[in-house]
Amino acid sequence: MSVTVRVPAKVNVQLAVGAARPDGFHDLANVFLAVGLYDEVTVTPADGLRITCEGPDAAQVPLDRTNLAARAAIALAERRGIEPDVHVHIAKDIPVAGGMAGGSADGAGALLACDRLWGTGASRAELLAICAELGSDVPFSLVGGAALGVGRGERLTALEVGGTFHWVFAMADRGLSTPAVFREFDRLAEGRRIPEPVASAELVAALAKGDAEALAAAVSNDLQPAALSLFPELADTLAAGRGAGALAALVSGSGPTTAFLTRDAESAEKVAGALRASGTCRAVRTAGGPVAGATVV
Ligand SMILES: C[C@@](CO)(OP(=O)(O)O)[C@H](O)COP(=O)(O)OP(=O)(O)OC[C@H]1O[C@@H](n2ccc(N)nc2=O)[C@H](O)[C@@H]1O
Ligand SMILES: Nc1ncnc2c1ncn2[C@@H]1O[C@H](COP(=O)(O)OP(=O)(O)O)[C@@H](O)[C@H]1O
Repeated sequence: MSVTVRVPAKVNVQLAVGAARPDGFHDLANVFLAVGLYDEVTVTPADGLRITCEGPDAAQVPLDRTNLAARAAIALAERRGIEPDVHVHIAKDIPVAGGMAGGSADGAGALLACDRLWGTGASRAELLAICAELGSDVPFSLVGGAALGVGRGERLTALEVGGTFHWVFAMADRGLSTPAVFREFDRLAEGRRIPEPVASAELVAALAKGDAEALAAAVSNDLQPAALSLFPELADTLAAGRGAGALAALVSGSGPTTAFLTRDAESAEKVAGALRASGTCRAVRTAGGPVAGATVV
C-alpha cells in the first residue's frame, strides 16, 4: 500500500521584507500564489527511513535526514511515538534552490502522505503547526491557492482570487541559497531604516479581481536587488521577458528563477518561446495559478 501526494510550486507576487529579527529571521508580508508546477511525493511502508528522488534536478537533492520530506516524516512519527519506517519517493519537477519552494512542497507532501499512510488522523491545525516547524514556506505548500504570510511567512490568511493568472518561469543554470540572499539583503540595507512590511492593498484587490494588468502594476520583491547582486546575469533574463511582452518580470522569492506575468495563455507561449531563444536561461516553463495545495492523488 502506498500514498501519493501532489504539491505545487509557488511564486511570491509580493515579498516585503522587514529588518532582521534577533532570531535571524525577517518579518515578511509575503503574498504567495500556488502555480501549476508540481512535485509528487509517494510514501510506502519500509524497514527504515529511505529517501529517493527522480527528475532533472535530482542530483542536487539531499537523500539523508536533512531532506525536508524526511524531516516531515520524522516530525510526525515523533509526535505519535512511532518509528518513521517509510520509503519516501520524490518525483521532482520543481527546480531545486530556485525560489519556488520545492523543498517545502516535498515537506508538506510527505507530511500529508505519512498522515494518511499511518492513519495518524492529524488535524489541519496540527499539520500546519508541524509545517511551520519545518520551514517558513512549508505551511503555504500545504494550503495552496493564494495567501498572505506574515511573521516569517508561516502565519497565513487565505486571499480571494478572481481568475487564473498565466505565468512563464525561467530556470537558471545554478541555484541561490535563501540564507545567502537574506544576508545580502541585510548588507545592502546597512545604514538604512527598513519599514515594517505590509501587504499592498492594490495587489490584494488585483488578485481578487483576477486583473492581470493591475497585478502586474503591483507586484514587488524586496529580495530582488539582493538576488541580482549575487546573480547579475538574471537582469538579462528579466529584460528578455519584458522585451517579449510580459506584463511584469520579477525574481521569484530569493531566486534565481525569474517569473513573468502575461495577459493570457497565448501570450505566455510567446514569452516562453522568446526566453528559450534568448539563451539567458537553462529551461522555460509555463504555469497558471492559483492551484490547490498538497492533494492526495
Ligand atoms: C524567500 C522565501 C519567500 O517565500 O522563499 P524561497 O525564495 O526561499 O523559496 C521564504 O521566505 C524562505 O522560506 P524557507 O525556504 O521555508 O526558509 P526557512 O527554511 O524558514 O529559512 C531559511 C533561512 O532563510 C532566512 N529567512 C527565512 C525566512 C524569513 N522570514 N526570514 C529569513 O531571514 C533565514 O536565514 C533562515 O535561516
Ligand atoms: N526535498 C527537497 N527538495 C529540494 N531541496 C531540498 C529538499 N530537502 C532539502 N533541500 C535543500 O534545500 C535547499 C533549498 O531548496 P528548495 O526548497 O528547492 O529551494 P528554495 O528554498 O529556493 O525554494 C536545497 O539546496 C537542498 O539542499
